[in-house]
Amino acid sequence: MDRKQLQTIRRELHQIPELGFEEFKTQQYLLDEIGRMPQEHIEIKTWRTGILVFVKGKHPSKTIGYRADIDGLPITEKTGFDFHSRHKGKMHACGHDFHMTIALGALSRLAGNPAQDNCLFIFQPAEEGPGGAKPLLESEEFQFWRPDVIFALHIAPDLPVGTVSSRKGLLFANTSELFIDLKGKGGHAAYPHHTHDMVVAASYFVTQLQQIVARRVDPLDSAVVTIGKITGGTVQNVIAEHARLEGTIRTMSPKAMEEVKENIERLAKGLELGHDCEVSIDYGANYHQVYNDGNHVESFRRVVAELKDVDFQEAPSAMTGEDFGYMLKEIPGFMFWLGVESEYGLHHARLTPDEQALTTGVDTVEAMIRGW
Ligand SMILES: CC(=O)N[C@@H](CCC[C@H](N)C(=O)O)C(=O)O
Repeated sequence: MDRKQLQTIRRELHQIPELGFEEFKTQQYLLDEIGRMPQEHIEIKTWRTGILVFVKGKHPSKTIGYRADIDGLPITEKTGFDFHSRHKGKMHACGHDFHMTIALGALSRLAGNPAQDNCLFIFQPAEEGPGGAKPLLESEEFQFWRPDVIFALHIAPDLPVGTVSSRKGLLFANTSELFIDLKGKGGHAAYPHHTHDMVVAASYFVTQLQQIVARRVDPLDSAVVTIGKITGGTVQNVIAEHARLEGTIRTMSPKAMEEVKENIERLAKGLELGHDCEVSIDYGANYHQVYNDGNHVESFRRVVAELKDVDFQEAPSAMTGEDFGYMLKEIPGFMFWLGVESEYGLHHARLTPDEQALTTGVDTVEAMIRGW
């Protein structure tokens, strides 16, 4: 696939973002593209809305897994592109259109000319939620070609095109979604003393949550508690009997995750007493940290050093989450950032990654599979 073909695929995928486990059009699009590649060395299986493609190596001593996530986000696009999302309220705002295109580009090269080792291309659904990596790992289909080593990339808007970046050890945080429902007694806006106002309770709770990071987490460790959405109430002159907070917790260690959750629960008990309400907490999807194997990151550095237009940069750990962490927990390997230089960051409605990075991605993934 040349630069132009990669660009076309990326733009077509960009127009059809779908949420986790609803990637039906995306799956069909990918299957059509894979169907146009040389078929002699490949075998294909589907798993829910995902796809596994096995490429038989010339003289295999191992199977190398490469994973690309395929879902979009519930964000309304504001890029102004003529190839903008055709799915209202949904957008590839985390670069999964890039991830899929790069995987297709590398797969097409390997399908035509296999590496020494076997490789398994994993098109994985539901990374943004509720999490596809864990159930895929446990699936019968995955056991069939279970890789010995595995890797993946994520686009990095803050790095220039031509740069890849990674580190030994912790790359991405432990994450947990956070959904908090508050139920109290609503009533007339003019008679607050007859009610237990859940808008007031929710507002108070949001500020209390911030103190967990400031005062309960070891300053030498790190955590984030973000509330991204608040809903509650019905109309301006009625005191709300229900409010809901939706957010995410990020920590650098599984231990800190447990501590943050214990503190949220303790504060929730205080809120129940103080505001005469019921608080229920649901942690939704939890992702294990992305922990890179030091030896495999070394191999990656060695492979990248041989590539003419690609530079390696040491990465700091980040509070981003990735369910690829579950794959790395069971199979040694690593994840890396791919520079795509965008003024707006991940999860932004104006994310505009530079398409020149598609070729860098394909070259890097192919070289790693051939050189591992
Ligand atoms: C790379 C990236 O942006 N990943 C997402 C993963 C979301 C996990 C889950 N839905 C949560 O919000 O905790 C991220 O937000 O870091």
